Amino acid sequence: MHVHCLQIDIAFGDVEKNITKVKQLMATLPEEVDTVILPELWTTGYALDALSQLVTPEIFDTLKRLAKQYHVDFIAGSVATETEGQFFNTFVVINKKGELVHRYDKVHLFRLMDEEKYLAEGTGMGTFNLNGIEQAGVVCYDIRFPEWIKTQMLHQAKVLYVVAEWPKKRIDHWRTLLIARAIENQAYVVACNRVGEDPANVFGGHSMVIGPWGDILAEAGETETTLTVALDLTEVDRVRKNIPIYEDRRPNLYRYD
Ligand SMILES: O=C(O)CCC(=O)C(=O)O
Repeated sequence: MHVHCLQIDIAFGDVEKNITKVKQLMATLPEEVDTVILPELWTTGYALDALSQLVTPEIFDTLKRLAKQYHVDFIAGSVATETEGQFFNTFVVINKKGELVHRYDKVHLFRLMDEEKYLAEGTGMGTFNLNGIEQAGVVCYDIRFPEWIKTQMLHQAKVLYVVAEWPKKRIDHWRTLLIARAIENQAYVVACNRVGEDPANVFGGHSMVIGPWGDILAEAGETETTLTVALDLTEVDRVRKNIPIYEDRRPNLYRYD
C-alpha cells in the first residue's frame, strides 16, 4: 500500500484554481501510488463566509472521475458540503472504481477559525473499510481529542488519516499529537497538512507518515511537496502483539463524563 500525500498551498475561495492544481498533480503521480491524500477544505480554504457561493455537489463527480482515471483510492481531504441548508467540513473517501466509500463530517469545530459560526457539527464515525482494510479518517482539530480517535481505532482500524489546515504557530502540537496518536493506537498515521497563508493564518506543512511504533517514516517541510511511503500493515499486527494494549484496556474504569 503506497500512500501519497499532496501537501499543497490553497487559493483562498478559488475552487477552480485549486481543482486545476490537484488535477495537474494527479497527472504526475508516481507509478507505485495507490492511495492519494489531500488536506482539509482544499477546494475553498477557510473562505467560510462565501460557502453559499462556493459549495456545489459536483465536487463529488470531479473526485470520482479523478480516482477512476488514475486508478487510485482517494482520501480526498475534506471539502465543504451542504446538507439541508447546513454546511459541513466533510472528509471524503473514494475508491479506485470512482465509488464513494465514506464521508465523515468533522465533529470538533475549531472556534479559533470561526468554524462554529458557519459550519454544523458532524455526528458520525470516521471509520471505513477500503480494500478489506479497516481504516479511519479525522479532520485537523479532531486529533486533540484522544478519546474520539480511540473510538475510531477500536473498530480494528490499522491506518488513521488526518487531513488538516494546521497553523504554523502550533506546528509543535501537530507533530507531538500525531506521534502520540500513532503510539497510543499502534497504527499508521498518515497526516496531510497544507502550506501557504490565507488572510488570517500561516499554515505549517509538516505532513507526516508515522509508523505504529511511533517512528516518523516521512515528514515534509513548509513548502509545497509530496510524500510517498509504502505501508506494511503486518507491522501493525507485530506492534499490537508485542505490547497488547487493546487486550490490556480497562474500559470499565475509564470515565470521561
Ligand atoms: O488545533 C489546532 O491548533 C488547529 C486546528 C485547526 O486548525 C482546525 O481544526 O482547522
